[in-house]
Amino acid sequence: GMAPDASLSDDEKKFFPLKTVANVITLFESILKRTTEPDLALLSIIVGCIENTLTCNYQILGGSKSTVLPTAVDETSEKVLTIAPIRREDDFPEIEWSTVEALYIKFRAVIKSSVDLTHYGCPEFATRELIKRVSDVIWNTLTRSYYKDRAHLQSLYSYLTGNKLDCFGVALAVVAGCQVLGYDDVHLALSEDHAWVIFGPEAKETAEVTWHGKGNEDKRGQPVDPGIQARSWLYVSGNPVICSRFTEVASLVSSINPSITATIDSLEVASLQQSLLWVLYDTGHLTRYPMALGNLADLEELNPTPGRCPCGQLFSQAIEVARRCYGNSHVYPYTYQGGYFYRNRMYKEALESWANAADAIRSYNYSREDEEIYKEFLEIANELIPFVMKVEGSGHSARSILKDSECFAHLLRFYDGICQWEEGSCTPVLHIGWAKPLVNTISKFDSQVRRHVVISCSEMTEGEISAMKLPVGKAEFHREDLDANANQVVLPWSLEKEQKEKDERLVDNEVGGK
Ligand SMILES: FC(F)(F)Cc1cc2c(N3CCN(c4nnc(C(F)(F)F)s4)CC3)ncnc2s1
Repeated sequence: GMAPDASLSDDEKKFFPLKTVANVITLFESILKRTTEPDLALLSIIVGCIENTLTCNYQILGGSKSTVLPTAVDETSEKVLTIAPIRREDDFPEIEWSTVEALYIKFRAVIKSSVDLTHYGCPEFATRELIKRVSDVIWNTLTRSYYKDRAHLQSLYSYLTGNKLDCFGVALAVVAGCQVLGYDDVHLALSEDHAWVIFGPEAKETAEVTWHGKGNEDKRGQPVDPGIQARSWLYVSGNPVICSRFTEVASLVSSINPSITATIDSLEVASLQQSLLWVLYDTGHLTRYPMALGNLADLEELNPTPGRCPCGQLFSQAIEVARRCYGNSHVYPYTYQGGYFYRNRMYKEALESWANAADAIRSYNYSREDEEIYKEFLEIANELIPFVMKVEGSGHSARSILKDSECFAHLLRFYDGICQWEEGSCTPVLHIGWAKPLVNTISKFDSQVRRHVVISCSEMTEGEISAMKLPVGKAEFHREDLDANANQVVLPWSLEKEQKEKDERLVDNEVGGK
């Protein structure tokens, strides 16, 4: 039976001590199958305990000792990092119920003792003041100053054992705290780089509960400002993922971080995250969560699960969901997919994904809190695409993408999306650092190819476009939503001039019969 304050049945307690990934999966399956809503605090403590035990109990050996050492546990139970050749699956920490229960009871005590519900009139639905109070309790019990971007700060285990949380972790802790107080109208709202809560009778109220980025004053307690929300990527123009308890479980599983160092991951933690994401996938709780589908796809690319769909399909599913449920206002589904194509040398497909990502960003105005997506586009434009040009440039095969006008059209759409993102923004996007790789990339394409790309605009009717009798293989580049005055995409002037010279030379040659 269910003890009043613990959130596990006696049967579920029998799963402890948790000794393997399979044990954790069985426990989660049992909890997710039960009708009562899953207890966020309990699940966050369990996965946080496993993650932190398997990734944080290491010290890095001094650079000099580069020899491979067997894993040794010294008397202080500090594990010395090894580059042990074969990681054993059973290198799993035994998680005792008593450990988890103690932390769970501590969290409930912290929340219940700090929030006097009578002070808020014991409302049926949460109020802004009550949510602000819960946020303040978490906020005021965090360590004064610590490196907020560090890994493994996203779970209640981190909060309860180290008083440290990252910005997502604070939001999750507030929702878990409200659940402890009995308010199941308080839910997470997730954009691609921020989290806040929704609450109230029609779940229409919003409240900031955590900080965002560096050097930005936090707006905790305030509603998400519709004005801001409308145009900045940070608030995905009113299309956040609105979580249920189950998608909140998906977000805490998705935020599991298997990294031990920048280059080494814990195979057990990655395997746990992958298996839990499949459990959530099979129970339908990833259906409207593009980033979790992307996370699962990345894990599947590294370690395909036999009998499961290929990871490419998961990237595509995430894009489908973003288009169907979120007004194509999310960018990450395309950059997840573009990264996959790029890693697998499918460069034409990668260019198309990146152009689609630029289409998703073009209707936003760039605001100073959108740095994360700015960095994403900067890396694509100034690192990834130049690398593609380099490796493709050497191959003189007829099939090279430098001879493919569709690729050129994808490239123009990519840059055009970023240009339009900048238009109307208070903060500039492009600067001289973008120009060199941009011109370098565009001029890598064969002039014949550039000739074939027809830049047509939405002012033209379909009839006019088709009347242009484009020979087969020409790529059309339609700019759907143009500014009234700029109805023509102008190539950088230098290319146009060079273009004319090349064409004249070409015509001369043809006439000259060389
Ligand atoms: F709550 C915040 F503030 F943290 C915003 C959220 C982020 C995020 C996420 N991320 C962020 C994006 N992310 C990406 N990893 N690769 C990405 C891509 F560039 F390849 F697309 S994007 C890792 C996981 N994965 C699941 N859920 C969430 S909710």
